[in-house]
Amino acid sequence: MTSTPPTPLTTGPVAGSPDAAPAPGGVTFDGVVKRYGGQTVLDVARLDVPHRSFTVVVGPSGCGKSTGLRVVAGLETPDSGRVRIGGTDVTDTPPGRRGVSMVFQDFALYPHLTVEQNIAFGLRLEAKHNRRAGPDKAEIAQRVTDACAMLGLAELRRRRPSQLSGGERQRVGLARAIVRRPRVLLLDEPLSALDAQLRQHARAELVRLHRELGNTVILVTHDQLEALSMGTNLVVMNAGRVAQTGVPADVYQRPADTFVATFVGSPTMNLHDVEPRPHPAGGELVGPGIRAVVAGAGLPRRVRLGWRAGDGVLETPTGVSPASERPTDEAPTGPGLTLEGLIDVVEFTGESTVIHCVGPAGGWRASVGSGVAVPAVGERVRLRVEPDKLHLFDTATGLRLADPAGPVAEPVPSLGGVRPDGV
Ligand SMILES: Nc1ncnc2c1ncn2[C@@H]1O[C@H](COP(=O)(O)OP(=O)(O)OP(=O)(O)O)[C@@H](O)[C@H]1O
Repeated sequence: MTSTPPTPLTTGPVAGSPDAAPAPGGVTFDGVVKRYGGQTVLDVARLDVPHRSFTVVVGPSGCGKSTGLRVVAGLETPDSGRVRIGGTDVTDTPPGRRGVSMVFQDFALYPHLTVEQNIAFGLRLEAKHNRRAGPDKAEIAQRVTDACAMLGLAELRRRRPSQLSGGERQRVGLARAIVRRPRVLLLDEPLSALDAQLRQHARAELVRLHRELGNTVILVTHDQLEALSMGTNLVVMNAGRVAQTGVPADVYQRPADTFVATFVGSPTMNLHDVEPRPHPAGGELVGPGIRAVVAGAGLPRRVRLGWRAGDGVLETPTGVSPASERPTDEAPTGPGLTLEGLIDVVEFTGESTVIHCVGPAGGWRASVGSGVAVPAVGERVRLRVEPDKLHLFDTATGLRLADPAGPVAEPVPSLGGVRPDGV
């Protein structure tokens, strides 16, 4: 997040009875362009955030994630294009009338107010400005009590922010946003200030909260685990554009291009430049120290072959010492990928061990699950990846080609109405 307003934002209107279902809160970007001083920072031809989805937005620093949220909140006006919420064009609607709440990275709490005063602040403001339709005193008190109960803040109501832990402050920030019953809740890296343990707890809390509120949540994060585990919908951004949208597992398993393939998932996907050759099974992909047999035919002249660290199966140690390296050309050539390398680094991560290997195919990483003997640094290993775990991309365009286990190589359309050029 690069810009935070001096005061917290909790925008209304959040009318309706306490039990009312949230109004439709699907968000659509239609040709939205935002420029700062001649530089285009957001350029989204089309993006649909489904109503009631938990949509997670990821992308490199500066790619326009926060700007996108601020455009939805009405804190920024696009230079062109339209933004719709629940099918209604809100591009020219002031922030306070969009039914949107936003929680910032630092929660932006008022230090001189107690927890309950912080939570009630937006509602009191609304009541003051809208004496007829705004909430009355009793309703404000009830909503604050409900929000405190929902987020486990009942015991902390009279404390000031300085008397709270990071996790408690985060819950107050959330309570202040949800007390308005927004149809769209925008969260700009709200967990980044928390330590690992609190963060894990907060992730689960947010998912539960979303289930209870039944509204649309859009969360910006840098965290790979949050990107893949929390949302029902994932949006990957790159340089102001949407690179891919879809169910997180689909984006992970079928990245639309090499950018998404290497950005989503940790460790990042291994990629090798290979040349296709004819083969009775379909095609053979050959590069220095690498050979793969795949079913696809009609491949472009140059292909990037990808595989995930967790999809490789170690077949070794090969028993061949580094000094008498057997050329990979002599390795078995069944369907799938065969790769050899020398172990350079062994990284124990708790759940698994990641081995960093070097070889003629360049550097690559593989995860070795618990229960499997981990080879030592300096050992030579051979690895197999099954054809259905391989990813093929056109080197020239970066776009995904048909799945290697499938019959024909054809470009795969991007998901979620996103154009193949990444818009
Ligand atoms: N008010 C502003 N004036 C000028 N440039 C801005 C302004 N706000 C953001 N930018 C620029 O717009 C680009 C996108 O910023 P944005 O905050 O949306 O990125 P982000 O993806 O959220 O980044 P991060 O992950 O680092 O928070 C950046 O290059 C940033 O410097």
